[in-house]
Amino acid sequence: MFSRPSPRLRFHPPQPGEELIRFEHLRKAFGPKRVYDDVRLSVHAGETLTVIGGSGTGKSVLLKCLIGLLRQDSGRILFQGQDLSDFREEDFIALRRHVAMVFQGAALFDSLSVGENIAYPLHEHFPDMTPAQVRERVAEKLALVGLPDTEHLKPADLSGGMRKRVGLARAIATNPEVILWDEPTTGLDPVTTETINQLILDMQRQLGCTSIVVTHDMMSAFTVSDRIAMLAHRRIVQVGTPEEMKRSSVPEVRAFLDARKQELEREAAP
Ligand SMILES: Nc1ncnc2c1ncn2[C@@H]1O[C@H](COP(=O)(O)OP(=O)(O)OP(=O)(O)O)[C@@H](O)[C@H]1O
Repeated sequence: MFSRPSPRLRFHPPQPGEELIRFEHLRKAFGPKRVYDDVRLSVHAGETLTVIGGSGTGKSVLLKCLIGLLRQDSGRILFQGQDLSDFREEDFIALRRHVAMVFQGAALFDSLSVGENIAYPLHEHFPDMTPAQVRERVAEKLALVGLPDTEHLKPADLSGGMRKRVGLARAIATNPEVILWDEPTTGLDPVTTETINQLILDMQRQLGCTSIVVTHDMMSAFTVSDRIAMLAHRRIVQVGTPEEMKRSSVPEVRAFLDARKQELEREAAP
């Protein structure tokens, strides 16, 4: 079950600004449903890039294709210039040590304690770590997400926001260079949303991580992103800084942002 060093993954520590990930001419369909016709997108080391788009446009599928949980039908995904198309499952396991996903619902194992959940990827990727080293790493990550001394708790004892933070602690246990965030603030109250936004920013500022965030939450997107990419009509219709997106004249972007703004105003109304 444990991963072995993969001969296929040639990894080097990312240099700030290098093109780390490139989606090239991606096509993907589920049966008759076409999700991507021609998706093209680059992600640079050290940036936080957010993918926005309507429901069902394929935001989560993009993250899943990157780490091999789904496969594109054609086109390529390059990681540090290396084509992942012919990667096998064991190669993707090696990749997931560097590119970790924080799943939408945290996806914790309910039967394991918080500490055991966070230790799980360490056993998978670093079978030679001693129990003391594992305990130390788990404590370090729990402190980083603001939940020190909670190792013994069970997921059922935690609030939604705490579960998200434990999910993050598990994702970063292996010290990944890239973090994929699937709807990190969905369903959270404003205070917890702010905490998660701050954690996304901290991962970049304190640890130099690259992040790809998938979200509906435009307030969060504008807060955490260096760049925002919009998926519509089975392709990326615009990529730009938050300011560029706010001023966008691309019809799909305008329509999406205006609809989200109206939704927020309705939610805020007494
Ligand atoms: N494993 C799968 N099998 C079949 N269809 C799938 C699968 N995964 C995703 N899809 C379909 O692909 C489309 C894109 O899904 P995806 O989850 O990426 O959308 P999304 O943009 O993240 O949407 P949302 O914002 O609602 O979460 C949807 O129509 C979804 O039903």
